[in-house]
Amino acid sequence: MTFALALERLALVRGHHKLFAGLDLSLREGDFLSLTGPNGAGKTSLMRVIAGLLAPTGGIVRIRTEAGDLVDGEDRARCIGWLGDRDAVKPQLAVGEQLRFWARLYGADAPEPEAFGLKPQMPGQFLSAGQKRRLALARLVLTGRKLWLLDEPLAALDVGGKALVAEKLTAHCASGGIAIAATHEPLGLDGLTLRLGEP
Ligand SMILES: Nc1ncnc2c1ncn2[C@@H]1O[C@H](COP(=O)(O)OP(=O)(O)OP(=O)(O)O)[C@@H](O)[C@H]1O
Repeated sequence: MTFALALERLALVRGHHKLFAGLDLSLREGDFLSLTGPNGAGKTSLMRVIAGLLAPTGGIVRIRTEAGDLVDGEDRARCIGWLGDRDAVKPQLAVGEQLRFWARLYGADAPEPEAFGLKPQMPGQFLSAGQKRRLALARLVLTGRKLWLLDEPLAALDVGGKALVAEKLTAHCASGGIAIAATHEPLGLDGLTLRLGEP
């Protein structure tokens, strides 16, 4: 058995907007999916549905573990690493402390901040937008979760930061993970593309 994600006849209406309907998609270990489409097309909403944070209007999300179990609820959440549009940086903790905090929470080893272009002693409150993004990426990597959901992962990043995102995504998929990234900017990776908001 391999880790896999399937969307079956998925539909979502938010407010008066019918965002998608009859959406079928199968991803398995190693797959990378770019989620594209104009502002308001439903990219973030779809990722929230996949994460179990938002109930679909119709259809179903199936996540199957390597053991062959279909998971939902907390078990589903434990498969997912989320990099959202908010970086969730603690202002009062230095970069190194934040990574050690998250590493303890996930039962993982804390990565070296320098590997993400960050200084360990730098307080969260003084990080620039791009540095916060780098810290959020480091946190995502340490989770060790199989399914990564990334919302505009390149936002605020410089050339080196963008290359770092590509490198981490490539490594994640090569090690048997699945990644879905909502993006307005190509990530430069081989993979599948799903465009929402088409008439
Ligand atoms: N809580 C909500 N209630 C009703 N409508 C909502 C809610 N949240 C979002 N929407 C609407 O759902 C639509 C899709 O929003 P979503 O954030 O998924 O789009 P997106 O493709 O990620 O956009 P962007 O490219 O701007 O990030 C938008 O029209 C938005 O106004």
